[in-house]
Amino acid sequence: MTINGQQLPPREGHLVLGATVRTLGAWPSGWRVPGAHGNPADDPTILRRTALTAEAAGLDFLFFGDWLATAAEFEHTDPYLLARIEPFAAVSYLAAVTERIGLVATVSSAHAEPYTTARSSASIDVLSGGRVALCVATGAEARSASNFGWDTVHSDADRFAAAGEFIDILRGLWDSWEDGAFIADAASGRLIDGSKLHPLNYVGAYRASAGPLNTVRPPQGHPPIAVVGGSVNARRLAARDADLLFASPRTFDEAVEQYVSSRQQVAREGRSVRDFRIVTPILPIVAETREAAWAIYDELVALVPLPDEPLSDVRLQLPSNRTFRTLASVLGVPLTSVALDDSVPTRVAARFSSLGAQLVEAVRARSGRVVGGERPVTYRHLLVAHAVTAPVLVGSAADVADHFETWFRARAVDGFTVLSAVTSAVSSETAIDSFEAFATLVVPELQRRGLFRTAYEGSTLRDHLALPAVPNSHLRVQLQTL
Ligand SMILES: Cc1cc2nc3c(=O)[nH]c(=O)nc-3n(C[C@H](O)[C@H](O)[C@H](O)COP(=O)(O)O)c2cc1C
Repeated sequence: MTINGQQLPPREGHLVLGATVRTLGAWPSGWRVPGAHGNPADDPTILRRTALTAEAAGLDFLFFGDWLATAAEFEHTDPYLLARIEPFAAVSYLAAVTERIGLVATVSSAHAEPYTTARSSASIDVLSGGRVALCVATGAEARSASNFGWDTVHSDADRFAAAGEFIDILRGLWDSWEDGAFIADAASGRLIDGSKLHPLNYVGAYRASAGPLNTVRPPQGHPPIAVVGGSVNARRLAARDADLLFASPRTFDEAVEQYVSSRQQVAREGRSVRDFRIVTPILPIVAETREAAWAIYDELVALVPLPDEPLSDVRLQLPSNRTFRTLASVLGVPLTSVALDDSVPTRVAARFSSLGAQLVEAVRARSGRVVGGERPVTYRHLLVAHAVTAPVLVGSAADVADHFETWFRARAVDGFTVLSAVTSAVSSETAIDSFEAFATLVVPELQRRGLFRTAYEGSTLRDHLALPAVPNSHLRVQLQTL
């Protein structure tokens, strides 16, 4: 395997693979595919089925993102945000349904209380046998803020500083109970060794908690913590405090740059880079053959509602980035006398802006269509490529595995969280289910290449991610003073 003519060295370990769960599908109109899931009231069955599929494939974790608000306008952009099961409820439910897979719940460090979060995550870690993780989102959205009585969104600096304190408190509270604190000595009547229960007495600028926590130490010691985002602040917080960074670089080069600089930052914090993973989202559309995958992509493109003629009024209150006017300005050419399904003529494409040329390339990569070719590029394809910004990857199992292998071996990422375009309904065959296709086609190909496990070796999420155990800080203090 080569990149820019250079042979990629093999890499130790295996890919981190998670599934980002969006029950209504991660493609904005995935729910319109015949037989697709379209009613969140049926989510319990869908969650259960997806979790069992992911576990049978040996995935590291299921990832539940969160957004603390809703609005009708998400209908055409992010339908999965409209109404969804809350992440801690989802992972508690799935802890009882599954046995090995990790369960990652997103929490807002702006709006959640660290004591409650430490307690519920420790409880789910106990209930699941060490399989929970937290994804800390710093929350920067006016609508979410107003749901918590805030009249303003706090500054970036404040939110990230508060997130650091939030994580400090989680880690401190999780260490409240030393192992062996519950002695249950019936003869003496001593249930606990009180010297092994520690208060926290944390007072920060934003957050405070006295502790101790009224939950035993989680089986993982500290459940893994992920931080989301690609900004300097997010990377700094991740390097200081997190086990995982969930970031979404736009290009391969950006991913490599981010991988190198984030790991340097981890080392500057005095931590081992071996204890840190960088994972990025991907939306694979995979089928038995590349051509069949292109056909699925074409179907998904056709289902994205768009204004059906140039300059027409926006009937469905579609997002502003879906109009012909927007497309014309992105492409840098006037589009007054063309229809959505017209092919783009070669002479017009030659005048496209660099952004327009990037869209043409995105359409080629996703659908095999080329300007002036037998399967031509249409304005509809360009507009959808512009409007739907998900990191889409279309192809056969080998194509998708090539992408994963290249990014992994080139040290652009440690792994991926897989978004699924279409979820099949409770009552329908799973043949149209994007995650099912990924699990049955791509996972075996990754296993064949030695890039992914064929069976779980450990039982906790830390085991799956090859993250070391975290000794109790009180024990560390005692050892240092010996
Ligand atoms: C992979 C990924 C997943 C994310 N998931 C969530 C989420 O579930 N909830 C949320 O509020 N924000 C989520 N975000 C958004 C981040 O919290 C952040 O607001 C956004 O990335 C912009 O910040 P940045 O400039 O640091 O990247 C996610 C971001 C990324 C890259």
